[in-house]
Amino acid sequence: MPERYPFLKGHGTENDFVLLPDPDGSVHGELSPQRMAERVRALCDRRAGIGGDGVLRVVRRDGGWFMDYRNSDGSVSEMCGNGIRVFARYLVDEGLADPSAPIPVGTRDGVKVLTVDGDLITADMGAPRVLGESKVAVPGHAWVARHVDMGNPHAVAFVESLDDAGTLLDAPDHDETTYPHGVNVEFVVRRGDRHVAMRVHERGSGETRSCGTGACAVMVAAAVADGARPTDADVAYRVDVPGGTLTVTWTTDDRVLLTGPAVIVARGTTGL
Ligand SMILES: N[C@@H](CCC[C@H](N)C(=O)O)C(=O)O
Repeated sequence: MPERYPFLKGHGTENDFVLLPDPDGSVHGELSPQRMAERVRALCDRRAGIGGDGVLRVVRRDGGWFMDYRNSDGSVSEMCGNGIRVFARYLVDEGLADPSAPIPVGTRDGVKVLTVDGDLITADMGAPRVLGESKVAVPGHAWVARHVDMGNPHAVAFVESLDDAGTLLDAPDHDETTYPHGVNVEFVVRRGDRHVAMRVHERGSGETRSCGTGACAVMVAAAVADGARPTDADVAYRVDVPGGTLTVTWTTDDRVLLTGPAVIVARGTTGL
């Protein structure tokens, strides 16, 4: 009988994750990086596994919580905006965090603070870095894209129609000098005043139904393009994704707040 260990499944606007409680590192912590990547791929497999865009290993570190995030191909990323909101939902549901107080969670991009308001969870993603422009392309279309760093790398392209991005079965072409470690590519259309819609091809996961850091990058790129950087007051945009709606607020003290629903939908044990 293979060793079995606990898992949960959750999502934020249909960006879905397998959660692996491993507070003291005794369940997965001893695995080699290669073996852990294999395990992540097996768990995220939508036919033979549980299915997910990524894995959130829930670890205790330095007296607090740490989100050990991996994409569905087993690669690590610095940050996951929807994932950390689902992570906070898990902590609250399990009685491991007080929903009436700010919840700090460590990530490879430093500590992020989450707040809970009923069904909605907000992640303080910190300061965005608005960088230069480069080209992204899919078969038949190419665009200039804005480089926004949200702890992880994003290329944001404003397009005429979200259909122009095509099937997104393969990663869009991008400038490998600008993005030596790969990139998350967002395709954006305007829907109204401070209202946009996007699709995303995520590094390490393919097209997903939502991307929290991607929504933040899109909002920041749109606000810059609109001449709406926050000066006297915070600026909020609605960002529609295929899996729902997120609200992104850029504050006058240069923090980006990502707000949306996050739910746990299943739990069990697995030997994958
Ligand atoms: N879905 C995530 C982003 C996950 C990481 C990304 N694929 C990367 O490799 O940087 C989000 O909600 O932010």
